[in-house]
Amino acid sequence: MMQLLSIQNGATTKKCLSQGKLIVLTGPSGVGKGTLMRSLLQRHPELYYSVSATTRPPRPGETDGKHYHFINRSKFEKLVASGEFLEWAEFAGNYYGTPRQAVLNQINSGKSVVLEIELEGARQIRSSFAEAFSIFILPPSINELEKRIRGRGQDPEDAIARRLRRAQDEINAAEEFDIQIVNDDFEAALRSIEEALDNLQPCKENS
Ligand SMILES: Nc1ncnc2c1ncn2[C@@H]1O[C@H](COP(=O)(O)OP(=O)(O)OP(=O)(O)O)[C@@H](O)[C@H]1O
Ligand SMILES: Nc1nc2c(ncn2[C@@H]2O[C@H](COP(=O)(O)O)[C@@H](O)[C@H]2O)c(=O)[nH]1
Repeated sequence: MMQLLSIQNGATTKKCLSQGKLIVLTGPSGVGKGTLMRSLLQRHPELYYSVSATTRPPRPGETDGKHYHFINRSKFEKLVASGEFLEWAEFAGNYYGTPRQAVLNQINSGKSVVLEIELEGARQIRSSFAEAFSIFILPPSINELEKRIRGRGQDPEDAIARRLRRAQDEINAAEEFDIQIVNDDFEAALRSIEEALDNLQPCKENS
């Protein structure tokens, strides 16, 4: 059954989050994963954000090493062959992958790691890390999703069409994941993510 988290109150105090967990944020392109993630990281700097590798060209304003490690297809394929990715997938004509060692180092040192990845990669993580916690972000509607992708104004028309074609299949997979959160009201969605993470492990006193 689909579980939608509700907002219990408007608390704005900083919460401690569980440590040493692997957390996956997934959902269709344009639903707001990246925007939610950035706000989550601002409010919880104790979380480690895994910077992915991709063969997609940088968008205006994107920096190598910060938004992505931008690499070419042949380098990506070599890294796949040598097992450097925890998961990887081809999405809308480009490869995307999570660097394995950086993530494992953080988890082993007790830090929680957040991955913001598409459906196939999220499925790979679910099958290889049973203890990972996965959150599927849903749009309020397909029309709103299209509005957001177009409103972002950063993808060419053919890329927008590919992303939208894939969106319904991705949404149909929402219930494979631990919880589902509708990103309609942004603050409400963000608080639902925080509540879910906070419930993974009780905070210690004074933390
Ligand atoms: N709750 C919301 N209401 C309205 N607009 C939103 C909301 N959340 C995010 N947006 C906007 O939607 C657009 C797409 O958001 P974002 O880039 O974070 O999506 P994404 O899921 O990370 O996409 P991708 O998977 O393609 O990287 C952005 O312009 C963002 O500001
Ligand atoms: N499987 C993976 N998917 C990833 C990774 N990093 C990002 N993504 C997802 O790709 C799409 C497209 O991203 P965009 O930046 O081109 O809009 C989006 O759903 C991302 O979440 C990754 O390492 N592995």
